[in-house]
Amino acid sequence: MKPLAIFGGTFDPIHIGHLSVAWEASEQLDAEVRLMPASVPPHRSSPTASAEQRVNMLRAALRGQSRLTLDTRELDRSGPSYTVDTLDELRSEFGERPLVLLLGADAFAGLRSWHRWRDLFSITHIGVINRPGVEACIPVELERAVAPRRTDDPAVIRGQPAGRVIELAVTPLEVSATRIRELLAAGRDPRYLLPAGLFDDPALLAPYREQHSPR
Ligand SMILES: Nc1ncnc2c1ncn2[C@@H]1O[C@H](COP(=O)(O)OP(=O)(O)OP(=O)(O)O)[C@@H](O)[C@H]1O
Ligand SMILES: O=C(O)c1ccc[n+]([C@@H]2O[C@H](COP(=O)([O-])O)[C@@H](O)[C@H]2O)c1
Repeated sequence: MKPLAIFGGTFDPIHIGHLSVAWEASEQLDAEVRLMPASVPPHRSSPTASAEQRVNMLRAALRGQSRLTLDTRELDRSGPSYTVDTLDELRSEFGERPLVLLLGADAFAGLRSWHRWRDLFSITHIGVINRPGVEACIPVELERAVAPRRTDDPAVIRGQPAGRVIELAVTPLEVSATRIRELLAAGRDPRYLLPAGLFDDPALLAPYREQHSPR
């Protein structure tokens, strides 16, 4: 069955790294990929842009293609956006359809700090995406939990609803939202690190440009 893959993030802002890995993961797994902005990310400080501003940027970035879609369900819940709650909800909605949680290698390495992290394996598969420039050292406890679940065969992912971990080798792009926020705040123009749609309306990137503008 065609898997449903979830790519969660703060997307503050969405950049070409996010889009490229989501696209390639979709191709490799033959999956529908939903980008899912977190409202209150559990383990980081508040985003620079509001939830509404981040959604507007995602909409502009995703315009003109249908492989990647937007799912705003976490913005409709109050409190922290725990991924396990979102996946529980999706599991009830999608029955036995394979679910794949896509995580950059840095996010995956920190999985043990997530709410009910061990429960994730019974609800979803995990697709780990390589990310250049991050030291992703997998803690022993995590590797122990993951080792018997590893597969390198997308057909295995398509053949069962949850429980496997697959490494997805994608074209490495060393781009981060942090770097883009820094460039915009410094008055620079990182136009080729961002999807073109973000330049259609000057209001979209204004939250970052206004951050450090002289008063
Ligand atoms: N260039 C990239 N290559 C691979 N994975 C990425 C890349 N950028 C982000 N990700 C992954 O996308 C998901 C969402 O990331 P997030 O929205 O926090 O972007 P970010 O660029 O890491 O932001 P920030 O710099 O603000 O932390 C995470 O799983 C992260 O590992
Ligand atoms: O559920 C958790 O405890 C949890 C802890 C940290 C991160 N997450 C999710 O991981 C995704 C990537 O987070 P981030 O901070 O890299 O943008 C995003 O969907 C977060 O909601 C989830």
